[in-house]
Amino acid sequence: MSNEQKVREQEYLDQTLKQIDLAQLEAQEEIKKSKGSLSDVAAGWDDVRVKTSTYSGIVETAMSIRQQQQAIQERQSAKSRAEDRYQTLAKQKEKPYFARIDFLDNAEENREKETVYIGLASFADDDGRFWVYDWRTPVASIYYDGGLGKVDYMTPAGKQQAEVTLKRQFEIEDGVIVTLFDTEEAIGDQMLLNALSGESTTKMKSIVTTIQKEQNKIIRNTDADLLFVQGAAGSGKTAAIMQRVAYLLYRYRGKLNSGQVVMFSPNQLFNDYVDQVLPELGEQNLVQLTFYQYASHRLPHFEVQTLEDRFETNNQNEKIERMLGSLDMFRAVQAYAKDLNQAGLKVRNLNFRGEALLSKEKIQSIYYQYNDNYKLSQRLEATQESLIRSLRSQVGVQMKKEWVELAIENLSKQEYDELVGAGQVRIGDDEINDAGDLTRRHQLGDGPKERTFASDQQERQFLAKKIVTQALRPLAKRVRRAGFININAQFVDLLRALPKYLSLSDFAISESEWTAYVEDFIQSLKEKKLSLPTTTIYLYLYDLITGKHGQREIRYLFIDEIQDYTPFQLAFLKFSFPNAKFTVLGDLNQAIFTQDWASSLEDDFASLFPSDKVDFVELTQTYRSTKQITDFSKGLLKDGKTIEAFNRNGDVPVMKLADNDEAALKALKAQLIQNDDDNEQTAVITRTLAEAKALAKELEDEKITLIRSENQRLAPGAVILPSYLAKGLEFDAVIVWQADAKHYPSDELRRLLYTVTSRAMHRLTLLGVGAQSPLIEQLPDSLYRLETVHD
Ligand SMILES: Nc1ncnc2c1ncn2[C@@H]1O[C@H](COP(=O)(O)OP(=O)(O)OP(=O)(O)O)[C@@H](O)[C@H]1O
Repeated sequence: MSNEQKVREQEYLDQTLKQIDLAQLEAQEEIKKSKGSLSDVAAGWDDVRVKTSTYSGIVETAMSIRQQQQAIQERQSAKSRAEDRYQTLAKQKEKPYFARIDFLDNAEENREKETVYIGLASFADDDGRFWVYDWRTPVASIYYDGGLGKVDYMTPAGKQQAEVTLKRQFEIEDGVIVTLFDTEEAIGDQMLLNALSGESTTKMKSIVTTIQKEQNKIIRNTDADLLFVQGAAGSGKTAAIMQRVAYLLYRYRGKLNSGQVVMFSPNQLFNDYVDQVLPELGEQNLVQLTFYQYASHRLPHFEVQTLEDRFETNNQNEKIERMLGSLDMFRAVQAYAKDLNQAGLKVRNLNFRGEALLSKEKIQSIYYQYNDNYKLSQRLEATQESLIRSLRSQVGVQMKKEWVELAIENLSKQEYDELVGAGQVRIGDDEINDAGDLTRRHQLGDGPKERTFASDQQERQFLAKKIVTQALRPLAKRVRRAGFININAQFVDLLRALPKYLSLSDFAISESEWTAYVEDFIQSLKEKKLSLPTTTIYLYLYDLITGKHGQREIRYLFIDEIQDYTPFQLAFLKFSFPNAKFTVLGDLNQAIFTQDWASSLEDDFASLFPSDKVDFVELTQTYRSTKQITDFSKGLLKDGKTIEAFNRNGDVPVMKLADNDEAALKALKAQLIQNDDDNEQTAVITRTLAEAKALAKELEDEKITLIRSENQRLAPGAVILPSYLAKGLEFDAVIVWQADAKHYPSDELRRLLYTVTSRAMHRLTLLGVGAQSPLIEQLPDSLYRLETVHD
């Protein structure tokens, strides 16, 4: 590139920065102005006259309070808009843009050349000249999508064509262009190489400057109801969907906010890891949770199986787990619930003072008195209304009972006052802020009201009614919450009846195996324990009976690491978020919970959506690891051929095999020191938590943090963690602990080993004792270096 061109680019940058400075001054003025007018409006409180002696006075007061509140709100949002703008501009000043494209727009008659600079956000001056375009604008897609020459890009008005004549990339620091180069590729390899060679941090970064063509497809897809992304470990699935969230928030700004976007992630550590990406892109964070959190939050009285338990007790009952997690099971629950329309609802007595005020039979007969075309939810609603009416009619009956008489006689002075006095209504301590308060205050006056009774009889009646109503209140609450439904018994009934609704033999399960399972299950239900598959069934059954509508306000749902979900869970999520478009990401090769049957997941889930609304993208290029680490990891897989390593070189992985535990530990310590000297942040990954704990004990004297639970934070420096917590994360260097025949003996650990080795970005070391794991032994010698370690 000629010097003259460089000078011209610096000039453009200088001018852009000057314009940003001007805009920042304006924003500052705006903030000052709105602060001023905010205090003017605040002074307006003095003009609000509180009139409470007449009804119209109260209304008038309420109106002027409301107007005053609105005026304040308007000023406040003007202020925060200006403040937001100021912040955005400050950020833009650091790096106003990272790329430039020149193109001829084919739609234009005269085909004048256009030049567009692309940055994290758009920037236009007062005259409406765009100095920088947001990376999410349609035109910016050209930058990500192809090389020079003709490219198509989508605009809200449809497909457009352009002819790209220049693609230029910049690195800008402190207002100076540090590097700039022209490229013919989509995104130059050099830029990507720079991005990938950096050190890992405890927080994921945005990839906005180097989004790849395939990833761009994921980010900008707006057609699909289900976007299924299958991609190798480290292929940027997570990075791409974080960008996708930012894209959607921009594309649908004004209609979509981050509260309407939910992401199900593999564990809390991962949430912590990705929580900076959206703020870095200038967006608010989305709602992130794990399936465990979602399920256990709805069942506070149960001990829902944790991630650790799920991993460590995996496959104890594989056939049954598989059936419980299947779509057949989902349909069986639906069919069972449908039959409940005719008969079979399990309920409890509604007891009052030790007696069945409304017996099971009575409740059931009410429930089934409605005609056939009632849905379960309508049936329940009608039953609740009827039960509430019955409770009301009980007030008169109970008032005559002896217990009420006794209760009245035993009332203390304080209890009497509480029942008789209307109770003091507290008004906001120093400001009157809502019309309701004012009305109540007007009606009640200040302080407790004295109430007088015409006769003792009247007083007794009054007290009796109050006492009975209060005593019946918990029952009414139970009715409203549908607490009379015996959901536990219902669930057991469903399990017992299951052979009527699905074929056990399809899952190679015998009747007696099933009966034995149900008995075990009843025991754990008594202990208030639920496994993850049963939790989901439980919730679904409950929702079908109570007619819960799901969370309709959620518009986009993202599920990461989908291979660890069962088809049932996915169907349940679809049911629970009926208006959401789904983006799901997975790598079948990393299925560490569901093992082999993960392979049918894609078809199972897709079958729940109209086929023209399902899009599938596969990412085969990996970015995280060096070529040597990727080649090693993919070699571990039986069908890893399609995975393509990015051409970034490093050392081949080393397998260190020791004679005994002590020698292995010594080698581990030496490796930790070496990694530390080389500035490589290290994760020592064990298979199980018990192994991680045991190792941490051995390393007590070292500077290393044990990550034992997903609720911990990722610490900088070296860490030890079990495999299932390492999911989705990455580290400069990984040491796989006990990577030997004893711990990784056979085929079913293939995916686990792949998952842990693929966490490494720059250096991979495997340590073991005794014989080599057959999974590693079968690899060609060129893929790793074997070293023996002696004491
Ligand atoms: N286009 C890109 N530009 C720069 N870095 C990228 C790009 N795509 C991915 N990366 C980087 O590659 C690494 C792996 O990405 P990510 O964690 O999103 O992969 P993944 O497919 O979710 O992996 P896994 O399945 O192993 O969790 C991250 O450090 C990410 O920043």
